[in-house]
Amino acid sequence: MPLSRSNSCVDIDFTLRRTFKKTSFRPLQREVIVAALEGQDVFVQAATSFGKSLCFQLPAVIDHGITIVISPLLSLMTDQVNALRLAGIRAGTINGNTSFEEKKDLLRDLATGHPLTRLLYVTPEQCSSDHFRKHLSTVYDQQELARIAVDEAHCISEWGHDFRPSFKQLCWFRESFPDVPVICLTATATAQVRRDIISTMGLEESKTKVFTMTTSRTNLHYEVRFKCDEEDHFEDFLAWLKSTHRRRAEDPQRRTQLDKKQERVDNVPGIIYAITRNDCESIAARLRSNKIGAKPYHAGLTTQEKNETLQRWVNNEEGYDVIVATTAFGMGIDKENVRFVVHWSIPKSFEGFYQEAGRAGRDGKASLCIMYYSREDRDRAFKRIANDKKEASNLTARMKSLQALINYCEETNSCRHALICQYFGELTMPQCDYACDWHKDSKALKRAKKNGLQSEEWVSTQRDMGRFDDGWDGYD
Ligand SMILES: Nc1ncnc2c1ncn2[C@@H]1O[C@H](COP(=O)(O)OP(=O)(O)OP(=O)(O)O)[C@@H](O)[C@H]1O
Repeated sequence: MPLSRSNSCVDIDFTLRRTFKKTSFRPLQREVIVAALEGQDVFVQAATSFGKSLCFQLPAVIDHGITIVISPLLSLMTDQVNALRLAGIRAGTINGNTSFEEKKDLLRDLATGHPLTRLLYVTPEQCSSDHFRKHLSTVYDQQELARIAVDEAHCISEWGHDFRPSFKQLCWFRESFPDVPVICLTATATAQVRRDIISTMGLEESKTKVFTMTTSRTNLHYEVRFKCDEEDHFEDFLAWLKSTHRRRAEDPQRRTQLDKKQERVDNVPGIIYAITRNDCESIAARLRSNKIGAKPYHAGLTTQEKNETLQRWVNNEEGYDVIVATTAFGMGIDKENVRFVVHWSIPKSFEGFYQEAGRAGRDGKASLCIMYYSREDRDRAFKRIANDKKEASNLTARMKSLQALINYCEETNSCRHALICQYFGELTMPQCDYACDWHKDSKALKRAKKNGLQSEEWVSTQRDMGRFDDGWDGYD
């Protein structure tokens, strides 16, 4: 039986202000929320930091019943649940880290058929459990299942960069609860991935309200810096960071501002993405020996160590300015003043690069995204994908995405923002106010590429000699 909806008189602006403490909607947030409240199936693709979570959280607060949010990211679930609870909203999560007691309470709440919980965050694996499904059916029978929200929906598609087989089973929701609306959200979907998500979820394309917004983040400054194995780019990065600290210290006006806010001159928060755990440890140690507060973050550390590092970094504590991380530190990080994201070498996919770079500048202020690129790293990246047993199923898609990222790095005739929008199939090109290396100085960019990269001949000889092993032991 369909859930009856009577939202016409609900003031969503009031809820935005009262519950979420925001003064206004960002462009298109209102339209998405209205479509969701009307009971339509919705697909949202919007840039990193757009504010996608609000698009299902606000309807969940207004609507009668419970919203089930499916997310692959444990840390994100915990963060969002904590934030919702602080706002006075009943929210919970059932995942591998949930205590037995809490899980029992949440399941008991579901079993009543009239749950008090408004938003329940779960993993896709949880949704496959018969026990959990039975509870959801009870809620559905009582007409209390308001909506299904699938966050990071690109994980559904084999054409997506982060495909998770467990997401494929989510079609169960439409099959079992045909009249419960679904909202899928992602920052990264090509047209093919979008179609795949909609059909895999069992939604009808013609009846799904699709919102695709630009992926462009105009406050991010994109730069590719060329390198080769024979040169250590640590010094290049350190010189840039130190010059940033110097500029903050030497500008009297800036200095006064910082002093007023009791902010340290060297608190320029950033993330460096590296491939291996060893790289994370050694880059962080080198930075520390150069008086930069840097900490490693990777799956080899204990949960307690990782949580502590994350918390102290979020709080801008001294000694925790720069996180040197593997991809274990990724989607879902919502610290607003990240001033730079550096890719120490090329990551495994275009979408991964966009997501990770998207952790920068979430407060809308100018922030720098540097990618260090070498042809030797390019070859290692291909090798890693070919050898990655865990994700063998979508090899073609992953190779294609990596190739697109390589093209992005090697391109010296186009704006970086335009290249990103093109990749995601956008037809209108974004504005770029000198916010990429090509716009800043295209001639210098060409020169840097010519001088910085090894020739293809040299690289292929080294490859034939088996010189490109990097001690990689699987993605974290
Ligand atoms: N209307 C709004 N006004 C002010 N801040 C907002 C608004 N909507 C969302 N935000 C804030 O923007 C930040 C980013 O939101 P959110 O985490 O939902 O982004 P996202 O679109 O999921 O990004 P990503 O894909 O990068 O994780 C959050 O801190 C959120 O509180």
